[in-house]
Amino acid sequence: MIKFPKEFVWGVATSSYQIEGAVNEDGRTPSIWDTFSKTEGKTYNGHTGDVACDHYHRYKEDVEIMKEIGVKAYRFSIAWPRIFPEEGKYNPKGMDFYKRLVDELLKRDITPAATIYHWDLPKWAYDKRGGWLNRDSVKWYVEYATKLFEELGDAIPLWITHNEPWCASILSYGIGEHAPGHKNYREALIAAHHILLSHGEAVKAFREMNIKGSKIGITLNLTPVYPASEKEEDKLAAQYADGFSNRWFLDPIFKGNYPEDMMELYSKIIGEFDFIREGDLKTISVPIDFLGVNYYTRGIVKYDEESMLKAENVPGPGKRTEMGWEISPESLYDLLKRLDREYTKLPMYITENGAAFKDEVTEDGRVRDDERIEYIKEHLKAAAKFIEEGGNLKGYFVWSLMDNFEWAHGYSKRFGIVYVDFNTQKRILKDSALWYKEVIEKSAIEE
Ligand SMILES: N#[N+]C[C@@H]1[C@@H](O)[C@H](O)[C@@H](O)[C@@H]2O[C@H]12
Repeated sequence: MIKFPKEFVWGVATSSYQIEGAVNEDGRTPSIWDTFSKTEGKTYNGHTGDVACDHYHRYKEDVEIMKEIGVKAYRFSIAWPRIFPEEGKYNPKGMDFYKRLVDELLKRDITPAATIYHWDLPKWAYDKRGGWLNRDSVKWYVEYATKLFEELGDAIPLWITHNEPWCASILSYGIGEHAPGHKNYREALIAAHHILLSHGEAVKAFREMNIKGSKIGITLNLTPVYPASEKEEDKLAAQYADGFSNRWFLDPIFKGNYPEDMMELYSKIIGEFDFIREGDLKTISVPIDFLGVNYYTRGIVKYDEESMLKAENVPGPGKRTEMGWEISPESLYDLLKRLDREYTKLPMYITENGAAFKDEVTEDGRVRDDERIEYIKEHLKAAAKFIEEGGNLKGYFVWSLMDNFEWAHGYSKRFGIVYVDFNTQKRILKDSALWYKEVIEKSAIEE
């Protein structure tokens, strides 16, 4: 057996727009994902989060399922449009849902871990000059975060300011695959800067409130990048791809500056960095208590003179998930070691790791997701090796508790350890949930 530390946190993760539904209830107003998912061609078969897993109404059942699996912590996100449906107008009814949810979790000794922003920006914020493009978004976000700290504060031991700023900026304002669907790289870097700035300001507000027993951090999606060969040009391609995916966020948070090589590269594309003001980087790099790491796969690149990043993706040799992502548990180990070596000795949590596979309910009512069990087991082995070598890894959250709205892929990709029949809302514990239950009970995995 491979043992984990006794106090290791075994969790599951979800996010508000992906599971809650009830998009028009108790005062909630639309988010940018409500409008984006209803825009022709933006999501698989026009799927939306209007109903999703109906978690808003079924949260007690879902918490009961978590208890049955034995999870120790639940990472969820709070829907900003429930809390501030209009600019400056607090909605207590929206907050009450999260108070009920947290009460249910605490009653069952499940630690709440709350993500303040997981991409569902209120539409009113976007309508005011483009949401994260507007530096006022920092002010709006801090007002929202502060209200959460006031109302939920010490009931939530782990506060996460943002989920995957790379996706909320680069994928959303630069590549256009996520809401609001812009394709402008200068906008992407402006949005990234304001999101990072809002993170720093929220951490400062959190510190001023002196919330006993609670910690605050941020969750980054990080993708280790490897050169396709030992050729110097391929190594340069990997350097730029690493800057694009990882260092553009890690460096400001932990080193207080944007990476020079990427500033130089990007300046040729976006011109002046006139959106960065004196003191911004000092704010962004305020000390945090932990780093959340979302890990799914690695990248391999070769040099490409024509591309913005001088890099072209090269498919890896490993098996793939339904998302087409190479399965590479050893790259998780490399990533954790690099973070420890180059960035931080702070506690880290794997705040998301999991995979989409073709899941089917067999006649006996089971979902035999052996591939998902294998995926999670191999990544836990990588995590265990890091811990064994003294790495400061404190917990692991499976993405996801249950099948849910997978953004542009709609309901076509199933990541859950619990199967959801979206026609009936019936939940079925997959074999992976039953396996995870045993892992949690022993705090160990078989070799
Ligand atoms: N794709 N994919 C699955 C998963 C997504 O469902 C989460 O919302 C994100 O935080 C992160 O991208 C990872």
